[in-house]
Amino acid sequence: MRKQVIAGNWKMNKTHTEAEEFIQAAKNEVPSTNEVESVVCAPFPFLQKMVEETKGTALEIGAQNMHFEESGAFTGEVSPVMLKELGVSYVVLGHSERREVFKETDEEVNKKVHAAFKHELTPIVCVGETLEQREADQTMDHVEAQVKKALEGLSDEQASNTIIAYEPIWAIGTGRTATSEQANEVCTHIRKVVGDFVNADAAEAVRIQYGGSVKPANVDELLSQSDIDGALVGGASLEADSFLNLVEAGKHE
Ligand SMILES: O=C(CO)COP(=O)(O)O
Repeated sequence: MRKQVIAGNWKMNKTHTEAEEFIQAAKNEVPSTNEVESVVCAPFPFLQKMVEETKGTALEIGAQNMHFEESGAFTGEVSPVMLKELGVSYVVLGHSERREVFKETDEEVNKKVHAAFKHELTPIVCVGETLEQREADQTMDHVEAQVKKALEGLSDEQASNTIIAYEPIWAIGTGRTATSEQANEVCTHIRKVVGDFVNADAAEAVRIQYGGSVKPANVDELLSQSDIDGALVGGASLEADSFLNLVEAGKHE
């Protein structure tokens, strides 16, 4: 049985005070169980405080991006060494907003995945198609290419420990969720790609999240699908109550 991963992606939201309020409300409510892992991926300025305040609880903290280099002349960037030293455990890589707005390429995402493993951070690698690609029937090919490139050069064990988040771009922040069948169809394909590209054990072990307008009202249905092992959630992760509802749903899968 794969452990579900419910991860909030706050994106560029909240003030430090609001982050603090969320942590106070959520940190002791998150269950410590073998069934679900709970993660909040927050903006860089909040990470240190959030890691300190969640020590000894089951709530894990992640970043939303990082550079692949350890240090150097990269003004404005944050390195994996810095995140590791803070006690961050996860890092979202290749989110579609980073690919679209900041022009991140598959090659950069692959370098970042390698850097994450080198520094013992668990990568949550995002893949997903645009509406145009879906309508042109290119979803499977596009997602397959993104997954293979992201996993290129990893050991079998690293590939198994990568979390892949399938986020159809047309369902992000739009209120338009993929149906659970549509979401599962792509997640099943991703698992097959991992099987062919790595091996059968990795396909069985790798955790695949769905992301895109996940909320308490639709999470049960999504998580009940055979190849969906959790959710990467934007808007509905911003309020502690809503985030805790999602975690609760993960616990029951
Ligand atoms: O991009 C997402 C999570 O990374 C999804 O965002 P929403 O849940 O707000 O649609």
